[in-house]
Amino acid sequence: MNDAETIRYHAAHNGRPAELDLLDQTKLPGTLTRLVCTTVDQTHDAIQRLVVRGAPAIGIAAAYGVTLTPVSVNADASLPEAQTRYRQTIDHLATSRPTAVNLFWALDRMRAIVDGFSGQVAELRERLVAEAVRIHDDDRQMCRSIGRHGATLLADCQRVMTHCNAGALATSMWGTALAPIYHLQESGHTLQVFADETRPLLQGARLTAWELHQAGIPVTVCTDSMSGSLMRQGLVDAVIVGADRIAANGDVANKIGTYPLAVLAKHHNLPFYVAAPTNTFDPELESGDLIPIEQRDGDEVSYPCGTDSPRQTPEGVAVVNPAFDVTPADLVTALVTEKGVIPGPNTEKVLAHLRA
Ligand SMILES: CSC[C@@H](O)[C@@H](O)C(=O)COP(=O)(O)O
Repeated sequence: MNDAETIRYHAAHNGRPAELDLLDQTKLPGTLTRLVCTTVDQTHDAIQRLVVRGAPAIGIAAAYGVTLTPVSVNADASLPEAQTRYRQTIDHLATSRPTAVNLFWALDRMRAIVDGFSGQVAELRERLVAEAVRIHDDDRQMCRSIGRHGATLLADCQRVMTHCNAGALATSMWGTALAPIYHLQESGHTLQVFADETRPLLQGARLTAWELHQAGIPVTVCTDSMSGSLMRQGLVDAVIVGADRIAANGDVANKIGTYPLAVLAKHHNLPFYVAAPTNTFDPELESGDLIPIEQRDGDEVSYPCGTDSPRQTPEGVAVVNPAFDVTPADLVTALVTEKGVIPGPNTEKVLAHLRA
């Protein structure tokens, strides 16, 4: 068994409760440790604290979290009561993080099973487990397909830059932005990667650097403020990032710091690619201005090494901590999904791609 697997699930068995077994990403890269959730509240907390993070992984974890709802599965258990409980869990997990639409997409799939079911409660629970497993399995396929399509865009590159972590740790397999890099490695073309450190929680420095290094892909960490200078020196051939939500017009919400990177890429005439599965799109939203942006605790900025370490901003000074920003579609060279590539995204192309 691979200790670094982002998400594992063990179904309830012989009176033993179901377990959602997560790699604790708050502890990386120092410690490889797992957190086992057996309750809905533990799952909610794990998502909120970024034990599990990255848009697809949040959706998968939430889907499994629904199956941890305490319901009686006796033969005479009441189905309407169980359905109410499952719906309460779904509503509760939907409050864990606001931006990644994959969370709501996965919970909607679980809700459809609950709403459309008639039969014994034990069977409903099995159907929910099966649906969560399907969401997890489909994500693996998605990673492979994004890898294949994205590789066509990076085939002539030697050095790429990425931001945050949109790799295996954020999904069930290769990730989204990192999938083309893994795909190319499999075919014998190893790219060099610059990983932006990604302030304030350092997903680039801690997670992307860790997983690429484990995979034998040469990776160099740079602080977010170094990206422009590296581009100016001609050390970067392309930028590729993931997404948390993509509006109908192709505007992209992703980790804070993505937007300035896209502006820098444009200034330096570099392609700026965004890789995400179609379940990261929110065609209901006309533009990125409508995407809800998570505001996190300012302590994440004030205490970069955790609240046990010295404060790095003066007491009494305000701190802002939006977790995501929006990159307008006109800065995106192409979107890559499991279905293919959308060059120069706009509303017409995005909606046609989602319908195809
Ligand atoms: C394939 S993951 C894509 C995005 O979710 C990723 O780039 C990102 O911004 C993650 O943010 P996080 O706050 O770590 O969940």
